[in-house]
Amino acid sequence: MGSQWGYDKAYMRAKLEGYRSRAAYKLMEIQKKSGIIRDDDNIVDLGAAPGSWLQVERTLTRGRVIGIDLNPIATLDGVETIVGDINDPEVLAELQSMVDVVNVVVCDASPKLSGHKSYDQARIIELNEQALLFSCRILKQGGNFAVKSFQGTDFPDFYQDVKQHFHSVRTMNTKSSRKGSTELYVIAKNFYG
Ligand SMILES: C[S@@+](CC[C@H](N)C(=O)[O-])C[C@H]1O[C@@H](n2cnc3c(N)ncnc32)[C@H](O)[C@@H]1O
Repeated sequence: MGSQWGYDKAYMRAKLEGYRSRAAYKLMEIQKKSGIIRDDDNIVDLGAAPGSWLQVERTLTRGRVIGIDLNPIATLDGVETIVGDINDPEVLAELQSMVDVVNVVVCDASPKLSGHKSYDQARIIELNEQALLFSCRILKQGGNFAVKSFQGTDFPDFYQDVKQHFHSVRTMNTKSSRKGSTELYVIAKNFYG
């Protein structure tokens, strides 16, 4: 988490500015550096609770903003939500019944961590692969995908998998990530379809 002070500062800033979590600043940074969201895009956010990314997304586009999470997301103006697992075919079907065109998928989902490093790393990459599969099923050709991941033994294989589906793929660290964390974001643009 870096210095306790650094964590508290971001936490306090989020509280003061009305964001549901400090994660909001990560998406702002991703958007500033990579411009994955255009102002008329429809966005699907995987692992969206409590909803700070949804708050940021709502300011970035006039399009639809739809969040999916295992946990309910408290109401946000202009945001639609689905409670469920991204691996559940019914969740995919519900989403497809709600929206025809999806331009951007973002995923900040994290599994519950056990504290066993290699097990947790494998679970995270598994969730990343599930998010990639979900995205490939709903994204419009030319669409963009951003997903949180972690450096580790399985990461290079996941990165190669993303490259098979998008013209341009790179990784990005955010300043808002906790110091010493292996967290990174994979930014994938221009879905082959
Ligand atoms: C770090 S939080 C996301 C924070 C969010 N980006 C925000 O700004 O408020 C990670 C979320 O991933 C969700 N999650 C983990 N596995 C999931 C799955 N298989 N399907 C849906 N959501 C999942 C968790 O329930 C949790 O709410």
